[in-house]
Amino acid sequence: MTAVGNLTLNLYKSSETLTIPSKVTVFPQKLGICGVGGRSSCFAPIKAMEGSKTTTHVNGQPKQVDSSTDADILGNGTVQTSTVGNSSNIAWHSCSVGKSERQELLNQKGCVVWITGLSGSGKSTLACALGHALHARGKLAYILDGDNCRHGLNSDLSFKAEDRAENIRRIGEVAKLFSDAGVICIASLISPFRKERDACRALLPEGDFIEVYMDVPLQVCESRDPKGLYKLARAGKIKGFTGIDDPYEPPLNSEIILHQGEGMCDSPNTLAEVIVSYLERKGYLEA
Ligand SMILES: Nc1ncnc2c1ncn2[C@@H]1O[C@H](COP(=O)(O)OS(=O)(=O)O)[C@@H](OP(=O)(O)O)[C@H]1O
Ligand SMILES: Nc1ncnc2c1ncn2[C@@H]1O[C@H](COP(=O)(O)OP(=O)(O)O)[C@@H](O)[C@H]1O
Repeated sequence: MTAVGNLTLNLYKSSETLTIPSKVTVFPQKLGICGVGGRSSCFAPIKAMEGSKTTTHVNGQPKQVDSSTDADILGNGTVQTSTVGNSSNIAWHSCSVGKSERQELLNQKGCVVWITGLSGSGKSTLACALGHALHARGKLAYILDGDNCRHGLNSDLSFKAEDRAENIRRIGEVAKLFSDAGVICIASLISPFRKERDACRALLPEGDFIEVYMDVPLQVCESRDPKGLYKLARAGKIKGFTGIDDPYEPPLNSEIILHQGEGMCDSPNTLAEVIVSYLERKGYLEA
């Protein structure tokens, strides 16, 4: 908010007011004031301005700073803004309730289970089985399915390479938000490109991106063909179909590889339990 003339802020849950001189850019959260006019539900204590250690963000990454010397806050009380991609003059707003508080509430740790593989390899079926298994254990999970996201968030994207890359990037960013919310996010999409998958991994803290590779031969996927898309692709009626005339780059270092072949298919529930065991072993099913 940019103040023109004197600006009076009502302190949340307080009758006190704070008057700010004109022509400064003010971010109430930086002053420990959220909910100007009492409308916001977030409240960061005012002591953040009294020289205590607090957490701020630089390009989205948490950083511990001494509030009194926070480099983001300029001498005249204005806040340093930055440019990220094409977004200029932006600043990160922090809140006193953070990821660890949410994780405590949920008694779990946020992470992303990223299921990649050919169409028909069983990604969506596994995602549902895993979601069900976690739900049964009282754990909060949410599925981001490629097909489903293309019904809304990504409905502007086609299947050409640059649009697939953007599809992966967006789902990676949304998955990061779910993980920050403390949720176990299950992303199931073909995600054929190694570079884009690795970029999504890089968005998260070490260990929080769990790549699951559905290692199912093309012949098996094609024999399943539940939507008849392989048939259409073979007939030349769908161009650029993954595995037929479009590439799929198998992962090189997946946390979990699920091999299936002709006559050797574990049930979706058995596969889901492999992932649940991994999450349990790595401590994600407790805060
Ligand atoms: N050309 C082409 N190639 C591959 N898949 C196609 C294509 N056209 C439509 N479909 C259907 O779209 C689903 C894949 O969407 P994704 O978002 O997972 O794909 S990607 O990650 O962007 O490559 C995929 O769903 P799944 O079978 O669940 O993988 C298909 O139903
Ligand atoms: N573990 C499995 N064993 C045998 N068939 C499976 C298994 N998982 C999924 N399927 C079947 O394979 C087909 C494709 O599954 P789906 O989950 O839609 O794959 P994807 O999301 O990768 O396209 C469906 O007909 C589904 O019933």
